[in-house]
Amino acid sequence: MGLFDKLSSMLKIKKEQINILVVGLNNSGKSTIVNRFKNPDERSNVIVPTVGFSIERFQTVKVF
Ligand SMILES: Nc1nc2c(ncn2[C@@H]2O[C@H](COP(=O)(O)OP(=O)(O)OP(=O)(O)O)[C@@H](O)[C@H]2O)c(=O)[nH]1
Ligand SMILES: [Mg+2]
Repeated sequence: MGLFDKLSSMLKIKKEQINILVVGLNNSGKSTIVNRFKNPDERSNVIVPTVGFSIERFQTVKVF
């Protein structure tokens, strides 16, 4: 069971699509963790500082 499966099970939500807001201090690793949730073939090799905000839509993989 992946992280999102566990989260949705804990929150008792069964959705095909969920929206997650990631907030944090500059340089705290937000883009890195979001990138890690993507399928390996969709991941960026280089993470650069995000200007403004970023909206991404992707399918998740089991990461833990
Ligand atoms: N040591 C360590 N470095 C990390 C970790 N996660 C990310 N980094 C590094 O921290 C730096 C910033 O990561 P980002 O993912 O760009 O952080 P961010 O929160 O998106 O930054 P902004 O877009 O500027 O707000 C990068 O050099 C990453 O390689 C971690 O778990 N451990
Ligand atoms: Mg970022």
